[in-house]
Amino acid sequence: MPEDYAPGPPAQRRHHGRGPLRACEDFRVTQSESGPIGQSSPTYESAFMRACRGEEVPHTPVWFMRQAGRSLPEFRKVREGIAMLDSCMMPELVKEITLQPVRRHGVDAAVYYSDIVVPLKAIGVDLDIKPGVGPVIAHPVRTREDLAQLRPLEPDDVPYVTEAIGLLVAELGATPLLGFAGAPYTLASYLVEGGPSRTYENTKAMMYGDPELWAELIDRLAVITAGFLKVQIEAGASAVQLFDSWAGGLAPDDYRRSVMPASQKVFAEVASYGVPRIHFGVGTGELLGLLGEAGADVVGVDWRVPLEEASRRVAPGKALQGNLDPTVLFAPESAVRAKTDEVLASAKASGRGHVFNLGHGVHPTTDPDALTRLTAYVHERTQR
Ligand SMILES: Cc1c2[nH]c(c1CCC(=O)O)Cc1[nH]c(c(CCC(=O)O)c1C)Cc1[nH]c(c(CCC(=O)O)c1C)Cc1[nH]c(c(C)c1CCC(=O)O)C2
Repeated sequence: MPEDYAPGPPAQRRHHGRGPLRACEDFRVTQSESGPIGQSSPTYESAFMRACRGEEVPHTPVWFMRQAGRSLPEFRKVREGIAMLDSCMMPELVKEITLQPVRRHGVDAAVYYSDIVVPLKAIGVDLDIKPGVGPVIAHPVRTREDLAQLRPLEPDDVPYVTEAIGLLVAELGATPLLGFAGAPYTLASYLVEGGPSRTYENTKAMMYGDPELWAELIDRLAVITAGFLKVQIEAGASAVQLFDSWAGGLAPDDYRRSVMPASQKVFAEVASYGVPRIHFGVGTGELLGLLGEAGADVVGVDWRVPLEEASRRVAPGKALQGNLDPTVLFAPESAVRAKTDEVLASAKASGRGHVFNLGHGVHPTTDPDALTRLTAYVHERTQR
């Protein structure tokens, strides 16, 4: 392990006593002081934050889901010999990995380097992230007794998160830092299946077959997720994204009845901070309205639904994020530009605030230069 990335000392709770930022308060802190983001900071006025609020922007802001990661040689270098979950607990390393794509691509937001299962690990769930597979749970949750593994998350469970975000915010200047968490349903799918799944058969069997146990499980996950997002916002994250990556496997009625209340609880718990809340899932064309209704300010759209159509499905007043097919980046530059123009035209026709992104995460074999070129192209095409 490189010496300068050794785990740091436990972080002090820096922001003790500072209450949540309310939208109407005149809260004059600058982002470099860290702590919840203030409205007079340059970060608050950045293109990304303005787009999330549906305001005029100097250019369409760009970031990429999974922008930090295996597509970057500098990521592979610093991660050499360090397991994924260990890396998430090393603040200096987290800072470096989070900054890498910002430096390289000139994207408009940094996304905090972590994983959706980090809060579960932090409260003591026995799990690992297996390379090429994903999260694997030692004792899947199938019975009421299994729920005992799932207690609320306290800030002291994740001192490395507070510390890493403090380091990042100090370095990022006006560039916003996006925090994130897995949504209760997506986390439940890993916990109940024991790992990645195509069918979610055990998860859905519990949801349909034992609604009381399911409700208890997903509510506990909402508490954990909200706790994890609060730590990130308190430490200085400017916005948060809730990944309900696998919610697209649900019919709208089932989503509304069995999943949305938990996600609503998460969004409601962080509402008072006034930071933009983004909600994203894959294959959620039929759920886009509900993803907004759950409490999002920005609805993330995958590549299957044009943004103009997505706009008809989402209640007014919310911004949209997306939605270039990540595999387009394997095509020649002329095709990337043509598809990007389509996304930008559709976003413009929607009349909404627009954050440019891919429709899902960067594939690990993507040429990083294609991402750098794409970032510059979106900026150039949308310069006001
Ligand atoms: C479903 C999900 C997970 N993790 C995440 C999601 C939601 C996003 C999505 O829908 O893709 C979220 C996540 N995971 C990671 C990030 C980093 C931040 C960023 O986007 O730049 C983010 C935002 C790091 C990571 N998370 C993981 C890696 C790769 C593993 C490694 O580097 O050893 C990284 C960089 C591991 C992981 N963790 C998970 C999977 C499916 C995998 C991939 C397994 C593999 O292909 O090896 C669970």
